[in-house]
Amino acid sequence: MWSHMQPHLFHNESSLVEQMFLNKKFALEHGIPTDMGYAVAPHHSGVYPVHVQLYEAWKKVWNIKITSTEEYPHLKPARYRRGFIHKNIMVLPRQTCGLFTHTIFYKDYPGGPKELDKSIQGGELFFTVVLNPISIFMTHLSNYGNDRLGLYTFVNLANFVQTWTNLRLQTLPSVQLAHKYFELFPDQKDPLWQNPCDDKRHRDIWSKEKTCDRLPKFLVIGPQKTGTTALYLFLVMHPSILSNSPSPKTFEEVQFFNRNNYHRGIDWYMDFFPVPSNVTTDFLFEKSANYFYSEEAPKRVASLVPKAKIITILIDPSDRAYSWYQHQRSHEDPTAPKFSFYEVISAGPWAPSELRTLQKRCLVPRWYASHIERWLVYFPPFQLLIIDGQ
Ligand SMILES: Nc1ncnc2c1ncn2[C@@H]1O[C@H](COP(=O)(O)OS(=O)(=O)O)[C@@H](OP(=O)(O)O)[C@H]1O
Repeated sequence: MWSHMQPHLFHNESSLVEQMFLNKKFALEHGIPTDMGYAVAPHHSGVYPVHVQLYEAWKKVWNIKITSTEEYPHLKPARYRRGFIHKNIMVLPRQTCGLFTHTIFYKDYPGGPKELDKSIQGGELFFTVVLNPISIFMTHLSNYGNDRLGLYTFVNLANFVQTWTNLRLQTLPSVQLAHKYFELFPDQKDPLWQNPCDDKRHRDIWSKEKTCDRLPKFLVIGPQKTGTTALYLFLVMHPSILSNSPSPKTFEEVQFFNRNNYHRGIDWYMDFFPVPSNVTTDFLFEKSANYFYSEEAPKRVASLVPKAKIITILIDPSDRAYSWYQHQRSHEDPTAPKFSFYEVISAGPWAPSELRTLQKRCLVPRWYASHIERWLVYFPPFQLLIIDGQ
């Protein structure tokens, strides 16, 4: 976007697209390159916290593949920043170079020019480069245009690094850089969503038309076949307890934290919940019975709703396994009717793969202790309620 127009102020995707088309038209008319595949948003607006409208508009108008931000996650020191991929746009972590538009003249640098030199010569900027295998910086145009602080800073930084370390500095164009980045850090591809209202900087660039109130205060995590539907039905009888609207795809459950739905982002998730009429006294909740044994769910839940209470129901694991087997038979699982319950639970490593898969799905959730331990890595015990469903 040009003119510091902030994407999160556009709720309507088509008006954002319209505006971007005008920008592009201007660029084309003035011979400004439009095929770089890289863009930054003013004040990080829309990049993180993710404003999905920006991602869609960027793809439609500019064919953007790469962007960067200092906001994900909003952590200091800067070297803990991470990248992520959303809607096929690669978001790279950007470092802080200490140059801002108001530092137009060298002599006017906040705290005096010595501060800038200190940062370059063994200070924060130097350490950023030394401690990050890949560093991405952005200076503001007016710095280059008026006082050349950007040029001064980076020429001196490169000289200092080369004089005092044996690091080999390399640069790459943005698209190649992004591919290199996620090749080096594949575990960063998956984002971890946070509540945009928990951080002032994030709240400032979160659309006023969106709210953070449509997030659950507690979750019923399963496991399957322990009476979670009964608990759900009892809970929704309470006038202050509200659940999500049903998902047409996954037997009414949203199944956000355990599966690929997570990559649809938090707007998608929050759309399942009503806006509570009283944020303090109303309790939104969600029941997805597969969260219990999901590898990813505890970390993801803790990141988005760290204060949520987690409810699990446990029954005798063998009763649960048998109930699950019957459930699969009655829900048209193509494999379950072919094998008896005994065959499912006693299948050995040589058994057909479809039977082994069924066995795994039947038996893995019963490792109650291991799954609960995983939740306890991310939640203190007082946030976890274990109900005896027997
Ligand atoms: N009130 C109450 N208390 C305890 N148990 C109950 C209750 N109501 C239902 N059930 C039994 O719970 C089993 C279904 O569990 P879920 O609802 O968790 O299944 S699911 O995962 O949502 O499909 C299912 O067990 P089985 O009948 O053995 O299959 C239900 O009979």
